[in-house]
Amino acid sequence: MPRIPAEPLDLLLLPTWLVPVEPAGVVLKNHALGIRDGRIVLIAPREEADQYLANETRDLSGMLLAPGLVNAHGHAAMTLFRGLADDLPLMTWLREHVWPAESRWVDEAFIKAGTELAIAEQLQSGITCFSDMYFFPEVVSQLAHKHGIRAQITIPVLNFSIPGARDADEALRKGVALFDDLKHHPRLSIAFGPHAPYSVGDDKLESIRTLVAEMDIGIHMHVHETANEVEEAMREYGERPLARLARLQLLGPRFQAVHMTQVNDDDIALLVEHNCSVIHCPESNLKLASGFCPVERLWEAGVNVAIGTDGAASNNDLDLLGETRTAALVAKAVSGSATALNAHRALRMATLNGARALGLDDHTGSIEVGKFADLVAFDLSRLPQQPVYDPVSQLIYSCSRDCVRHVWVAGKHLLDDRQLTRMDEEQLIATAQEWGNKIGSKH
Ligand SMILES: CSC[C@H]1O[C@@H](n2cnc3c(O)ncnc32)[C@H](O)[C@@H]1O
Ligand SMILES: [Zn+2]
Repeated sequence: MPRIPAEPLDLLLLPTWLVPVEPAGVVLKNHALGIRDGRIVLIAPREEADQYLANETRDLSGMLLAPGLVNAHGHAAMTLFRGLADDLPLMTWLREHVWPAESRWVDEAFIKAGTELAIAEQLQSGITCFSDMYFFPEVVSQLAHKHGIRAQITIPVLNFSIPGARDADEALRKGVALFDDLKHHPRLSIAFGPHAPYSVGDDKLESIRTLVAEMDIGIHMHVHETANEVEEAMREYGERPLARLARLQLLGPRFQAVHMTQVNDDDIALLVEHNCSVIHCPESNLKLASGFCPVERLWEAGVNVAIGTDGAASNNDLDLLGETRTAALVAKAVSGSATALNAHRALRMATLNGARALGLDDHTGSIEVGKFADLVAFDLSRLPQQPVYDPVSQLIYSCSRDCVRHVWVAGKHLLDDRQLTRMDEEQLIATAQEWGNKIGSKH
């Protein structure tokens, strides 16, 4: 029996279906959810809701209320490179197109315009928390703070100079200062973002290991993205990249291995031994023909697998619901089993597993009393979603991000009936078009 709050609720939500994700597989019909001070304080059958005073009540009839989606890997400002270089394999795309474009265009103004576009697109897609691996993390953190979304912001580290840092040492120094500034922030967290095993040397990885031991934060890294990466590492180091990271003592429960399309039994044993998370980006892997992450084998081994869109230049959208559907479909094809990654597990991957990968599962990722009210309401009342037998199946297999009607982050209503409440959509479009014209005319 829920405790009746003494003070009025800030907000009472009345959805047709409430899918908490934890406990797994549960769908609550005609329940009410109460929010106070940004947190979930009540989940109870609708008929009990009359007992609660609320400053505001929202009828969400025909809607499914779920935890906000967690986009566990992306490069937010790359929205401005969307469609710039398509239909290429990873290393051609990166070395011949993306890295030259980044050195030509990326500055603080680019990061501001691209990241705001990404935050808006992600809110419209039901994403309440994103992980960013890109340049000028101090600018990204100011924007995530301003616009009310939750984020893990990673400190970019590469062997060479990058926009915003002359070398890796400067990037790390700035990263430590940003961590100090944000360590008590309720929505923002910092992790290290060494780009990939092939682009970061042992000396820099050792510096990161030393810092992580003091700071207790995550490490977020592209790992085993392609077969070529593993083959080259075998030639250069005589070991697979994940084994090298284990030897350098980088692996642990806060290690987030992005991609992992090349996985053998030894890799799985390392991921299990160190309790690492894997972040699966199926659409980027399909588009760059990088390979397939064997999510079913990882799940059977007990590895936490989350989902990310990757950047808009290799996807080409920040649609985590679409990504989750792709993940569910590809898992069936790769494992040869139609029972692989069912709809409930797919939703868990896109929410609670993402929060766990980012070390945020005490705060977000499921609808539980005490967690932040990071929520999304999907509209299942329209024609393409009829009839509804299993609302979670409908969400994963027949909804698109057009079904997203409302988004709350820490109880703040950031998307109200499909409208951004704190961002000017027309201005965002105009700014993106200006950048597109400038970049396109020189490309
Ligand atoms: C450390 S800043 C991020 C760096 O990563 C590049 N990038 C974007 N997508 C991918 C990918 O799928 N694999 C490898 N690198 C990627 C991005 O352009 C930045 O340079
Ligand atoms: Zn990436």
